[in-house]
Amino acid sequence: MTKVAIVGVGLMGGSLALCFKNQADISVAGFDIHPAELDKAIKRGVIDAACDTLEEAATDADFIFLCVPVGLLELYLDKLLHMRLKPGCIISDVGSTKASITAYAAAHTRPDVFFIGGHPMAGSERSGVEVAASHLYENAFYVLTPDESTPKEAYERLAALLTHTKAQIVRVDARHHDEIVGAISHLPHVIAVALVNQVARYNEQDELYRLLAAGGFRDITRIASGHPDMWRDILLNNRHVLLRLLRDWNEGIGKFAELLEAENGDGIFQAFEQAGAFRSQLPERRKGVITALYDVYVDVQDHPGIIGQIATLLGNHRINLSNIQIIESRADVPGVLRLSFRNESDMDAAILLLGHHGYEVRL
Ligand SMILES: NC(=O)C1=CN([C@@H]2O[C@H](COP(=O)(O)OP(=O)(O)OC[C@H]3O[C@@H](n4cnc5c(N)ncnc54)[C@H](O)[C@@H]3O)[C@@H](O)[C@H]2O)C=CC1
Ligand SMILES: O=C(O)C(=O)Cc1ccc(O)cc1
Repeated sequence: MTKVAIVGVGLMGGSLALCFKNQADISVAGFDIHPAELDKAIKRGVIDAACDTLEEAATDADFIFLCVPVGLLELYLDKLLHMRLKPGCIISDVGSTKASITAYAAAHTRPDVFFIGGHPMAGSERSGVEVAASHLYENAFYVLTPDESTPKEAYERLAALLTHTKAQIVRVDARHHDEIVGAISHLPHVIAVALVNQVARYNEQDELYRLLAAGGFRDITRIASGHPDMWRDILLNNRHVLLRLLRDWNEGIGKFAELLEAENGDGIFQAFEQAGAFRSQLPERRKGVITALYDVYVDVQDHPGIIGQIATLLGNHRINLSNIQIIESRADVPGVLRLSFRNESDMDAAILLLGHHGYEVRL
C-alpha cells in the first residue's frame, strides 16, 4: 500500500487527494491546521484519514505533499526534515513559486528523504476543500523542479504517482519557472487587481461604472477575486521577478501614452497587429495556468422559467453547471443565456444535449 500525506487539505491538496484516493493501492491521510476543513474532507470522502498532528500524517508516508500557502512551505519542510520519516520518502509541494522552496530544500538536505518541488498549473479563484475536484489537473501542465542532486529514481517515482492526476508533467528549472509564471500568471493578477480597483475608485463618484462593467469586464478581471492570503504570499515570494516585470509593464504603458499624446494612429494599429499576431500563435489547449472559462451562449425567447428548464435538463443528465446568467432580456430583444462550466467535457456534453433539445447554442 502506498501512503500519501496531504498537508493543507484545501482546493489543491483536496484535489490531489481525490486523484489518489480512488486507487485501490493508495491510502491518503490529511493534516490541516483547521479541523473543520478536515471534517469536511472526511465527509466529502476526499481523504481516508484525518490526522490531528503532522507527525501522525507524515511518519509512515511514502509521499508528502505540502499544499499550504507559499509563506508556510519552508516552515513545514523544516518541521518534516526534523521528524522521523520513512526512508526514501519523497516530499513535494504545490506552491505557485518554486525558486525559494527549492533553494531552501537544497540547503537543508537529508540523505534518506528527497524534496522535489511541484506546481500543478491549474486552479481557480476559489479556495477550500469544498471546491476540490478530481478532474482539476486533467490535461493541465504539472511542473516539477528537480535539481542536479535529485536521484532519477525519486523523480520517476513521483512522476509515476502523479500520472493519477492525468496532468502533463513538465520538468523546469525552478528559477526559470518563476520568471515565466511571473509573466503569465502573477503579473496578470496584479494588473487585474489594479484595474478593478481603478474602476472601483471611479465608481465611488458614479455608480454607472459598476453597472456597465458587466460581461466582458467581469470575465477579464475574474482573477482579481483570488484569495488575498494566497496572493500576498505568492507576490511577496516572487517580488524580485515581479518588480522587473512591473518596470517593463510601466515602460510598455508609457509607450502607449506617448502614442496617444502624439495621436500616432499607425503606432496604435501596429501595437494591436503585433499583439494579435503573437496571440494567434498561443496554443489553443484550454487548460493553462489561468483557468479558461468554459462558457456557451444559448438564444432563448424571453419567457419565465427558462433558467429552471435548462438547469433541470442539465442536472438530469449530470452535467455540472457552474453559473447561469441572462445577458440580455427585453421584450424586443431575444434573450441570451450564458452557461458557464468548470470543464470542457461538461461544456461539450451540454452543447450536444441542448442542441438535441432544439436550443441554439453558440460558443
Ligand atoms: N488556488 C489555485 O488556483 C492554486 C494554488 N496553488 C498553490 O497551492 C497552495 C494551496 O492553495 P489552495 O489549495 O488554493 O488554498 P486553500 O486555501 O484552498 O487551501 C489551503 C489549505 O491550507 C490550510 N492551512 C492554512 N494554514 C495552515 C497551516 N499553518 N498549517 C496547515 N494547514 C494550513 C488551510 O486550512 C486550507 O485547507 C498555495 O501554495 C498556492 O500558491 C497552486 C496552483 C493553483
Ligand atoms: O483562477 C485562475 O485562473 C488562476 O490563475 C488560478 C491559479 C492560481 C495560482 C496558480 O499558481 C495557478 C493557477
